[in-house]
Amino acid sequence: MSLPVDTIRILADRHPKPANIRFTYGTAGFRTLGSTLDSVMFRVGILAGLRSKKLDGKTIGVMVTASHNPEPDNGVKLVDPRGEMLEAAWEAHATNLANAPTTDAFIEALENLVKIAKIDLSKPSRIVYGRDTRPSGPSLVAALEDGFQAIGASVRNAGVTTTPILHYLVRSINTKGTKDEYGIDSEEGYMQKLSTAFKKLVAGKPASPPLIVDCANGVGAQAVDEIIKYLGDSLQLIPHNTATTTPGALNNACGADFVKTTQKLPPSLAQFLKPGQRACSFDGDADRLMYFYLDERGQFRMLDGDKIAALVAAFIVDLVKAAGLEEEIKVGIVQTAYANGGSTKYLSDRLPVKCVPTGVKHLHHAAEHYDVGVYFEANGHGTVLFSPDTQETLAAHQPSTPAQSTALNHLVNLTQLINQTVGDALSDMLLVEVVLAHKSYSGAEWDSLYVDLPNRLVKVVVSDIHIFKTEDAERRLVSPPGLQAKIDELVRRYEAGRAFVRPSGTEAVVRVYAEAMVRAQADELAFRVAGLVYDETGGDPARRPAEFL
Ligand SMILES: CC(=O)N[C@H]1[C@@H](OP(=O)(O)O)O[C@H](CO)[C@@H](O)[C@@H]1O
Ligand SMILES: [Mg+2]
Repeated sequence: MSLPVDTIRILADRHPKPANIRFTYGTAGFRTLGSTLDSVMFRVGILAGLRSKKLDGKTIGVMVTASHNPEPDNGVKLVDPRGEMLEAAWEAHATNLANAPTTDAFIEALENLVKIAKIDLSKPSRIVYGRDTRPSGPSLVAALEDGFQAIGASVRNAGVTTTPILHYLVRSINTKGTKDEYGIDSEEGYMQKLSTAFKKLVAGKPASPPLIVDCANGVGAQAVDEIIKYLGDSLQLIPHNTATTTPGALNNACGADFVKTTQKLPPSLAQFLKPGQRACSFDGDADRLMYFYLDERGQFRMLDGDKIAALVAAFIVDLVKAAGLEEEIKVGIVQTAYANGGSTKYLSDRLPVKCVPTGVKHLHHAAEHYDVGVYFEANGHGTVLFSPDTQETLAAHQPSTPAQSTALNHLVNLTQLINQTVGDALSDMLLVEVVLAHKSYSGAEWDSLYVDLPNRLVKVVVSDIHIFKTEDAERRLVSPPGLQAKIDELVRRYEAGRAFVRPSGTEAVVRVYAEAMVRAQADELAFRVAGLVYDETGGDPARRPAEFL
């Protein structure tokens, strides 16, 4: 069987590639200005069909979103059959197809892909797709659908939904009717699964005070509205920033990325948040979660992905012990270089901790090597993975006391509460609430597990980010030559100083991260390193940012 070239040609001509734009399938899929993505969407539609054929007709997911980016941006990501990110080798195929300059070149690239990836075109192709609330979504989805039609895929439209729900659907569809059935393959199935597990986990605990949820004016608002109906009085949620149809509102001065990068309270919450009350923020596609509260002096305190990892890991370790499974089940943590040094110290005193390069796929794969792998990026994206062996151990274990039995049940319920396909703000929020309810922790008590080192993230615009090459999980530069030694020399002068430089995988910038014992020193170190990077790579002195030292 060969490609339906005539159909592809007719449809491809309706979605010409804009000249002078190079697209890259990076850490976050394709992501750029929504108005430039029509051809990319069409081509990704065909690619998804081919990916499904390659995997014997298993269902592939396609999510149209640009997450926490500004509203005019959009993007698209593929989801592999177990609900995980697209296999790395196919990222290059995606980039290739997206950049073919003409319809002819595109068809040639497709034929080439079929050949090198040995795709059997007679296999069926199945796809489930969804989008976030961005205004450019409907027309981009229409282009995607043209791609599905061109390759003759069987499709299911999941409509406007969160990224983690789409991942849940992919895994549920592909495991339907097997012993590993992940869940009922619908949004109701997802809500039911999470809320049932949550209610069992908090049964008998005193009700927590209401939780403010900043929905970033994105699709998370819809999911929060929905879960409220299922939670009953087990948890009271107060949604804010739910204006999903107000132009320009998405991620604007709200949401998890705003909170993390500005280390500030979203201004829209200022009149609602009382000192001591906890609140959380989702990002634009609801796969990141940040918690925060105001201390008794009204100071903003942030509880980021590192704090979530510490809270959750300690809880799971306690349960494993209490269930009498300490020998069988080992818990481990995965972080990136952006994890706060305070958290790394706290965690590595207690558990195995692995550091991997930025990007969820790296964290996810490393977490799979533990019996229970807890991974969170500092920005709030993360989850917990229970290995297949661990899930069997939990199912087979015979508790010898009522206390062991209770702990075992909690662990089993956690495997249901946690979305193990990908970071999920809604599921992670319920997880945090379970731990807080069990420990009777306020935000302040949770916060006091360890103290964050002051830190600063700075972007440096350089003429060519490709000259920056790293090693040791991005913590050291190997290129440009000599630069790392100069960074080391600076870092040595600061108490508890740490700094690293890496090229961004999602923006045309180099990122500098620095931390130190006190705020002013962390800022100074960051701006010194930024200045060094700028000068050493030929930055124009006339345009040197004033804050660089
Ligand atoms: C410092 C930072 O927050 N980096 C983010 C950002 O990657 P960069 O490669 O740093 O641009 O976007 C990634 C995808 O969303 C996310 O995984 C990562 O944590
Ligand atoms: Mg996101």
